[in-house]
Amino acid sequence: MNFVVLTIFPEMFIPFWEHGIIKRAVDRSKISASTVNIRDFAEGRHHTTDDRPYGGGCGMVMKPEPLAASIRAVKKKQPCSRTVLLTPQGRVFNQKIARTLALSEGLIFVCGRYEGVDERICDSFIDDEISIGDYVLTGGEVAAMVIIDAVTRLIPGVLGGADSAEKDSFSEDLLEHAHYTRPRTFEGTEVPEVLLSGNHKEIEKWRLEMSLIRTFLKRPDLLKNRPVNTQEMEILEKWCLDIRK
Ligand SMILES: NC(=O)c1ccc(NCc2ccccc2N2CCOCC2)nc1
Repeated sequence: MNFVVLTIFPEMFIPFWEHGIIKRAVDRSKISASTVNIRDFAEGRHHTTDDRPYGGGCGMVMKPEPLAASIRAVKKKQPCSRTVLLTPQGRVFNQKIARTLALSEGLIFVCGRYEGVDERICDSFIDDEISIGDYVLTGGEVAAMVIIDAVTRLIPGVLGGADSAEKDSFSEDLLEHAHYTRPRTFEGTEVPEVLLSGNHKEIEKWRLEMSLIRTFLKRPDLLKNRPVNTQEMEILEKWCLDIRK
């Protein structure tokens, strides 16, 4: 998977590539990650990347030529990569979209600044418009980092145990069960007995139960469009009885 980020602030990504799972994925060539400075493709003495909006109004708009030239330059080297524009107007990112993006040959992220990018770029150079949520950021860079982070961990071989990504709560559309580690008693509070039992069947059952109930209580919307199997239904009924009693 090749990640290329088009931005006027490439230095924002230097620390981003240098830590944790992303650094390990780069070091082990599971991903390649680089930035391209849009400013390098801007003409003129000042390499201007923005200009005043037609129709007037406050703020500036990203000029189409530097964006077009930088996207073309990357597409020439990676013709199979998808171009993604991070924008508040995009489809809202989630684990399902992360899984789809992880199947791509490569991803080219276009990070807008100022008031946004010239519409002619969106029409002719962008494959996917993605938003990381319904809020406004000063630029697309942080949104690109969120997507790169979520996609990288789904690439085979990136996470430790093969099943760690598959076992993700969101891979079953459930919230994660509670996690515990040593000490066994922390400030007077014990770890649930079942987790100390070594009975893996019981522990798996407890974890599914916790994920289900936690999802039911915190994010019932996730259960709305998710088929619940008989075992899960029994768990929900059992708990609902307890809750109602
Ligand atoms: N939710 C998100 O994924 C998200 C992504 C980007 C982003 N900003 C960069 C941007 C990119 C494209 C168009 C407009 C803008 N904006 C520039 C600043 O002004 C508002 C519009 N904000 C939020």
